Amino acid sequence: MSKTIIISNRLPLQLQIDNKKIKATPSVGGLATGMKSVHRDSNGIWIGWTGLTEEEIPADLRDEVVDATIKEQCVPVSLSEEDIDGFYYGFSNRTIWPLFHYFMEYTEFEKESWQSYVEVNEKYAEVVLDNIEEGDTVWVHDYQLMLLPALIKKERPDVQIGFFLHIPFPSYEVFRTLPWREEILKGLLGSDLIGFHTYDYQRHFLSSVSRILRHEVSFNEITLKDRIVTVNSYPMGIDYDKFSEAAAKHDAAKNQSELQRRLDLHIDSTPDAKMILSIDRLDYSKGIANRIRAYEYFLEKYPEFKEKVRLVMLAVPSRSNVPQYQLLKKEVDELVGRINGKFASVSWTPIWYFYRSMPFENLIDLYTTCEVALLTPIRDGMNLVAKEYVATRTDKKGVLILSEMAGAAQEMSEALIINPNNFEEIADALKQAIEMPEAEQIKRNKFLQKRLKRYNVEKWANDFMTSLKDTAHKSDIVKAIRMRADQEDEMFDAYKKADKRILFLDYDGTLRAFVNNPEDASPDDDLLELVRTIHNQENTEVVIISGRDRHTLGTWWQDVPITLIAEHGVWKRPVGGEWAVTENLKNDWMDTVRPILEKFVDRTAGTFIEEKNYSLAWHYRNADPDLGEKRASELSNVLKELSANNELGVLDGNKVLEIKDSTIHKGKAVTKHIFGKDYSFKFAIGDDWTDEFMFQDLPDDAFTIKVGLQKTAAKYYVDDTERVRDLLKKFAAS
Ligand SMILES: O=P(O)(O)OC[C@H]1O[C@H](O[C@H]2O[C@H](CO)[C@@H](O)[C@H](O)[C@H]2O)[C@H](O)[C@@H](O)[C@@H]1O
Ligand SMILES: O=c1ccn([C@@H]2O[C@H](COP(=O)(O)OP(=O)(O)O)[C@@H](O)[C@H]2O)c(=O)[nH]1
Ligand SMILES: [Mg+2]
Repeated sequence: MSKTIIISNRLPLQLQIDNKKIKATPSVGGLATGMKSVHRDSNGIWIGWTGLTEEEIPADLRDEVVDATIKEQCVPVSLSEEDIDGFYYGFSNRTIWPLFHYFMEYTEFEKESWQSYVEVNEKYAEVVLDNIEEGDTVWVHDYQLMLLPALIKKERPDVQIGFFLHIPFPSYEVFRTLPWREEILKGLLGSDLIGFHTYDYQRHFLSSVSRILRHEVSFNEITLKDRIVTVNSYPMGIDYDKFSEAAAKHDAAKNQSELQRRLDLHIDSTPDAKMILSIDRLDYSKGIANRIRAYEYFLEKYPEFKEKVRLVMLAVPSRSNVPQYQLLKKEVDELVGRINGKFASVSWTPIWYFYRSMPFENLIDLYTTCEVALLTPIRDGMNLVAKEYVATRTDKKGVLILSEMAGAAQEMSEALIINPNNFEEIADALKQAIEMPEAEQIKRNKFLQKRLKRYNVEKWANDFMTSLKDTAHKSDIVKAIRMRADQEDEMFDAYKKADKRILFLDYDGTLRAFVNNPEDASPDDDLLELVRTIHNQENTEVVIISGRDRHTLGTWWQDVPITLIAEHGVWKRPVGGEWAVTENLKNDWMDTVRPILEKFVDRTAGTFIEEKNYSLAWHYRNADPDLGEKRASELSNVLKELSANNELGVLDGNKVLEIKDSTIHKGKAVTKHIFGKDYSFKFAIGDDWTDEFMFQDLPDDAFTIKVGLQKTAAKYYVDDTERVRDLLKKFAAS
């Protein structure tokens, strides 16, 4: 039976050695807590790190480690202390984490830790490949494993791979600072589906892909040469019932509450004070220090709340080998001390601070006891604590104050949404929360709970997995039209048998790959020789049919006596003959259009005009991709209005807009060329929109091939110019 393989840096259980025995505890953090229920309900395995390094596990306990993980349907990846230093504390948490959370001043770019990141991703790949069976689906999680999808895809192109990023994907301006930005993007693009918590992270990622790798991005699909990668947003949910049921049980036994006991013991004798909850891993992205300062500001701005409120703050130890986390710990300790010192009275401590992780029961206790939750991350991928808090409010009372910088804020608009840097706003939100009438609390939570209950973690995972399966369907369509070996054999058979053959070859993007400056795309010796060989075969005609001007084509092919068609059919150079115009055309319209194009060149850096006898082309390959597309559609509109009265047409090529007589196109050129001649083998190959005319206008028995995966009227497609060379070689050898 096929299975789902979940892969994340950390397994849902963490192993420790206690008294020479292996002890397992649940992992903390949104990814592990959220995915746990998905894993529990599947027949899949979870691959990841146990929390113990190779050096920490004595030889006699190795089997026990494997047993403890297998028991939980997990497979351990063995990592050394050096791996953890370079990969986890290094590249993952000193480079990617700060950079992706916009903490650029904390971001380190160290070659050694990058190398370690590469090596550890390879170690993960090895374990995954050892465990994959036919038909399995792979789901890779998070920023520690961004190279893994491509490593798996390379070995197992048959397997569907999903990737989900649990943290924000930063804007292109931030992401581009990473020295290994291309490698990271290419690693991720090994996936068939890439998921983010929010649409903003998704569009940032797509923008980086189109700017850095220059791939075609259309809405939420990235077209690679042989595959389509789908990108979408799936806001992660929680195991709603688990939290609400635990809360219901807990309410029934309220006097068991640790907080309650504390109050009963008169450690603090202001039992009526409203409790404001704060829970996070001790992480600078969570805005804990700012939160304490904002609380201080609140007590100053509204002193009437002294002794009436209390901040209950749980900070869970995290990544404490990273210096920034150690500094933060010190800062928080000092802040708590200072503020308690400043405001405390004999009967009241303004902040109760816990620095440790708590078992589930105690978390529920905190969630249910506190009237307000104050969560103020500076940046947060999602923030599941916000969702868990709302889920535990069984009587629907309680107020959530949430930072707009958390992914969760996008779905939780009924919460009090604040800017974590605006103390004024936080202080006012705290006042509003404490004084909020119960009816309003209930109204807000009703909406929030309804949404959280419906889009729970199970629904989230199912949604992702369904989309992932759908991508297999997309690849099937791709596979169907991609030229297969047997179809290729059939074509060469027909070629060999035919007594009169013609090949129409487009130039740019077909015989030669695109370069930034079109003048640099001259044919290499190999190409000249191949075309000459095919041309010299008996009863064979090769026609290069291009949008280029005749001078360039003529110079490049002056020593190869084939037929050349330039400017989409305006000019023709027959075998052994001279260039001649094929139609009577006017070009007086150019004086009107040229100044318009010049204006667009001035406003759009990186673009330029190519002038031909009967057409003008505006090239935008080197412009910013978004701006280029926008300006192209703007220009296209302006030109279409103008062309209506002039019999002009605007051709939308590959990063070029060409304005010319609308009656001229490659379809007409090939039709005229074959008219009255009885070719028994007809072949046409081209890469862009202007080549579609030839695919459409050639008779049905022609072999028509598109270069690159795009919508086409051609019968087949091949991946790229290298594959075109292979085909030419086979023609030459036939
Ligand atoms: O494994 P650690 O280094 O100890 O860190 C714990 C986890 O923290 C991060 O959680 C994120 O995922 C949550 C769920 O999608 C999301 O709500 C939160 O905003 C994120 O920060 C991290 O992404 C995980 O890989 C870590 O395991
Ligand atoms: O002592 C604790 C405190 C928190 N959590 C859990 O840790 C997760 C934190 O996830 P969140 O998305 O809020 O932030 P992350 O730590 O992943 O950045 C939540 O599911 C909490 O229930 C926990 O297991 N033990
Ligand atoms: Mg072309």
